[in-house]
Amino acid sequence: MTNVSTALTIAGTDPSGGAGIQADLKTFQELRSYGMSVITSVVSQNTTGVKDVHHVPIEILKSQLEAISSDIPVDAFKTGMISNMEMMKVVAEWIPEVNAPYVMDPVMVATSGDTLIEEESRSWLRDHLIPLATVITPNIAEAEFILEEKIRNTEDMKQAAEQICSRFGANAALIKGGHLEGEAIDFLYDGSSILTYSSERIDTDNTHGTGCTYAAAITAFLSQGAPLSTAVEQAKHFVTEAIRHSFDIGKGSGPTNHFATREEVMNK
Ligand SMILES: Nc1ncnc2c1ncn2[C@@H]1O[C@H](COP(=O)(O)OP(=O)(O)O)[C@@H](O)[C@H]1O
Ligand SMILES: Cc1ncc(COP(=O)(O)O)c(N)n1
Repeated sequence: MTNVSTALTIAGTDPSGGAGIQADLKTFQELRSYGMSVITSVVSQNTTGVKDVHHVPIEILKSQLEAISSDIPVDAFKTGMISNMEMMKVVAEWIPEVNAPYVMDPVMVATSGDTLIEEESRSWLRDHLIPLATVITPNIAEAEFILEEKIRNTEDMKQAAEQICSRFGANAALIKGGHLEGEAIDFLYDGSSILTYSSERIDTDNTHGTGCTYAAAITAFLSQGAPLSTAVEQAKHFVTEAIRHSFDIGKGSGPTNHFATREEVMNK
């Protein structure tokens, strides 16, 4: 393969393979982008929750980023768990070195309810990383934190998408409705209009890693040159199929299925 596109994830780990770096790399591979990863924190977690977290030393975070940008062009990248302000600053300083679409998943709390970002660092993320994002992909709780407002229904979600752009400087915002009732509906504000992405709600508890998988799929499609609206449309289909074919493994909220879905996505 000569014209391979490269996708990078900057995130924490999940040894049980459903979320974080592992979910991102599986998604990149499945969608045929060359996957690369920079680890922010080693997280001892599984389908039932987070047991322990070890942050990589700040110098190692810097040198991982440098190892990539000094060697391989990045066609698109995403960030997930960046646990504290010190790490956020290193990432923010590195971003101008790569001229590529940036998908920001403002990971704050795992599906299990465990906190993944220090509370006092969340506002730094909002004020300094959001303006750098090509698209930010908050779930309802994350959007509520960013805006300091309650989101109760689809009208609120649309307004939230617009406001995250107008008030915090994101280029585009995709608000995910996975945690509302009814259809699984997401809204993208792309800087000029609202686009709607909707699927039926699948009756399952296997939603560990859905947000990571979705953001990684958007990153993969952007790395291949898709416009944002197309990348989100294809990624939405990918994550829906990954949830539909999810695994009943583990004792908690099971992982999505990163394979067996590509054919369906690409044949659409
Ligand atoms: N039960 C479900 N059935 C279908 N789609 C879902 C379901 N739960 C979440 N989704 C979709 O999965 C994607 C991830 O959303 P969400 O679960 O809200 O993110 P996060 O993992 O960040 O909390 C969104 O497209 C959302 O609409
Ligand atoms: C390292 C890491 N990053 C992110 C998540 C959130 O996962 P989800 O996609 O379920 O919100 C997680 N559980 N672990």
